[in-house]
Amino acid sequence: MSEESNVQFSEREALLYHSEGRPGKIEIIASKPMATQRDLALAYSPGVAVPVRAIAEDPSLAYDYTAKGNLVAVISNGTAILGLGNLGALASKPVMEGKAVLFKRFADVDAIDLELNTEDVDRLIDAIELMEPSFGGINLEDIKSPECFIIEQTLRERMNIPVFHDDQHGTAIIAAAGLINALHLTGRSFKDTRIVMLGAGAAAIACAELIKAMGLPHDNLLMLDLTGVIYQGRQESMNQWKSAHAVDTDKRTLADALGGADVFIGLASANSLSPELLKTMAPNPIIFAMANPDPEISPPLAKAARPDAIIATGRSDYPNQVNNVLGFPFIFRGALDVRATTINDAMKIAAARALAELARQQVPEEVAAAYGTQHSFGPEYIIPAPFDPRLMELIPAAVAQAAMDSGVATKPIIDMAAYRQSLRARLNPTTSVLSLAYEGARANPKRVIFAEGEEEVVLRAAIAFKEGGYGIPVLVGRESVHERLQKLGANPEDFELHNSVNSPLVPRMVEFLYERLQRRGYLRRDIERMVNRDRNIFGALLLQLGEADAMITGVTRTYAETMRQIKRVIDYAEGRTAFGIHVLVGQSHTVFIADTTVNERPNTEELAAIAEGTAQVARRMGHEPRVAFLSYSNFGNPEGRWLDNVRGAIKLLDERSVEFEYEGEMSPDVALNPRQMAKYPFARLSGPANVLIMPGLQSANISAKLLRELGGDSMIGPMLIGMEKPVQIAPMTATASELVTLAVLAAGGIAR
Ligand SMILES: NC(=O)C1=CN([C@@H]2O[C@H](COP(=O)(O)OP(=O)(O)OC[C@H]3O[C@@H](n4cnc5c(N)ncnc54)[C@H](OP(=O)(O)O)[C@@H]3O)[C@@H](O)[C@H]2O)C=CC1
Ligand SMILES: CC(=O)C(=O)O
Ligand SMILES: [Mg+2]
Repeated sequence: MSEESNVQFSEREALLYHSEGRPGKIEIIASKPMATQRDLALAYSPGVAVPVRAIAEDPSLAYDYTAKGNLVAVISNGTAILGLGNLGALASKPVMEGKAVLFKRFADVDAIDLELNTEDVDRLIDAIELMEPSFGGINLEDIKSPECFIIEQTLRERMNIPVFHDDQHGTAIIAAAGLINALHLTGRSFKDTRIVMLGAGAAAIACAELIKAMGLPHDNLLMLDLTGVIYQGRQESMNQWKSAHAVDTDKRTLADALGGADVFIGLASANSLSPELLKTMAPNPIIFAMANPDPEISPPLAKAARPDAIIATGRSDYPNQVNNVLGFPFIFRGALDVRATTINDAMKIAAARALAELARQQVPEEVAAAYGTQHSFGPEYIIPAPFDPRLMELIPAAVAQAAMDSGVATKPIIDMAAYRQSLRARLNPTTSVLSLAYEGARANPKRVIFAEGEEEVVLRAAIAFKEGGYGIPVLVGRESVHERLQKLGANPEDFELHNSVNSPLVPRMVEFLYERLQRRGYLRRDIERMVNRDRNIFGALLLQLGEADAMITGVTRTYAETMRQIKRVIDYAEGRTAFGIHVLVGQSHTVFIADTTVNERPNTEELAAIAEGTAQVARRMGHEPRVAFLSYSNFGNPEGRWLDNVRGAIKLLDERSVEFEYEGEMSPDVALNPRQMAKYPFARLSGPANVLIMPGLQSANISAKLLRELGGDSMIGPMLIGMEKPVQIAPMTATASELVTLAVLAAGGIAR
């Protein structure tokens, strides 16, 4: 929300995000079938008695028969919520729900938030200790110092599952990783670096300890709190944890401390560092302003004062996000997978080193492509971004290995290579690619036409698109759009509006379209009417005239009607068949279904082209395509009249020697269920299909819409592929966020 950040959103939008649909950010989903009487008898009484007795006899079986082994409690009493201070347990719930969903999103760890309404250390400790049977681990969050030190230490001693105060150790691990790389880039070593740490709370004390454990001499770190420098002999506002970092010095203020210092680490509060002070730091200073949500100093101010600095913050909207989100999901993943009894220093240091190492590696092509710019190790990239898919494979593996080596793993991993493979499979690459596509859009914002500017859902999408920094919305609509934008809390002046009634572009548009359609029997008068009245034609003409990079429409007219209008202005790309893809996205799988929107009964050539085009999109979205041509029949059984096209398409792909797996014709159960597929051992797919080519529009469109309405997974699309210009037709039921996703995919060139 800060002015200089490249992600803008209003307070209203933040509240809407949290309240829309089901309030809050989490829900619980059953992982077993619950449909029949028999299911219920197994899930609950009487069937449930069997695992109860088994666990009573052997407690370790709780990991086999309950969710314990993958379940973490995110616990707070709200006494230090981010950098916002002590706002109480209830107010901390949005942050704790947020941490819970990050656990799931980044590392497939199930997590539940628990806000406990007490500042009494003993009551808090007792309450948490009693929860040991329920969870595989405890993540303490936003509990203020010095109480947090006693709470964590006592719980670590009393509990036999990992207890980890994220603000202490999560933060320390990430800061250490960033610092390793920043020191390396500026030719320093821990031994000869002078660090000033603003803040002497949970995060700061833990960071100081870890950095010293990595080689920083005690006297090289000056720590400050609200009272000033923590020096030996200071009496005011001290405690044993601060005392441990007291230094023999006559420096008393931040200004005294910063003179000639190499590194500033802020773990204090917003705007607590003025740019003037930075000017006295050593050449090539390192500035980690880590307070959330607003840093000790904003990066643009810091950069203006010290252009030679390496700058990091806790936020995702500037380069170098040094935030514990890079740690806790992956650290717990590794700890849970070896059933570690604790998270010890060896595991923390292993995580820090693995993170630092990852930032130095070449960024993989799909990550770089989605970023829009080449990210390579340097002052603007000292630490990987949280959605880098490699984190999930590398950090848990490093943590698990360190747990095994240091003797705290109760279930060691035998085959590390297989473990790493299983980590990869836990996350759906689509989710990473989408996150990266959003990042890419922010790095390289494009102009996108929203043709139906009078619709509220479209305006909300356009506002989100703009405020998210994903690009510049170009709105098509009448005067009333101004008023509607205002009603939604946006400033109309910030938006570009094209109204066909007064657009100076109309004569050029008419010229273009008349030239195109005159030999299809249209009179100039017909064309003028179309341009003036029809927003899809007008929008498509804006695209043709180069006024924008992509176009989104679809919520006011049926798909077929919208397509008919667009085709008057925009052709299929040369030599291509246009078609539609619906993408079904689950936690760990993605399925691409085509052609769901354009060709009623695709012929041999069209089917082959649809398969090739869909395979390309699947690759762009991070998946190695395995294409199945679907039918009611398996390899000719039963015989039927409609199978020839499919057979012909497969033959064409054979002739073209395409570089992806394809097979057919086959029924969906054979394509998707490995046991069914095993009955056809000659089939050439190396695993369940992830690209389903349908024999005709009827079956394709019906299947996609059935899945959207009845299936539990989310659906992207339809994406329109193969047009001469990037134009997307959303379903009439699209939500604002679905429209934004389509806009991002269109502008970023994934949907083409
Ligand atoms: N980027 C990241 O990943 C993380 C960032 N943080 C951020 O670190 C900050 C502290 O969090 P946490 O350690 O949990 O909180 P605590 O309440 O435990 O500690 C806060 C510390 O900051 C000091 N402090 C506050 N304001 C100032 C100031 N203006 N000048 C000097 N010292 C100040 C306090 O001083 P005193 O002792 O005198 O009261 C106290 O020592 C928050 O802003 C939080 O968002 C925390 C965790 C992770
Ligand atoms: C990131 C975090 O945990 C905090 O700011 O408190
Ligand atoms: Mg925190």
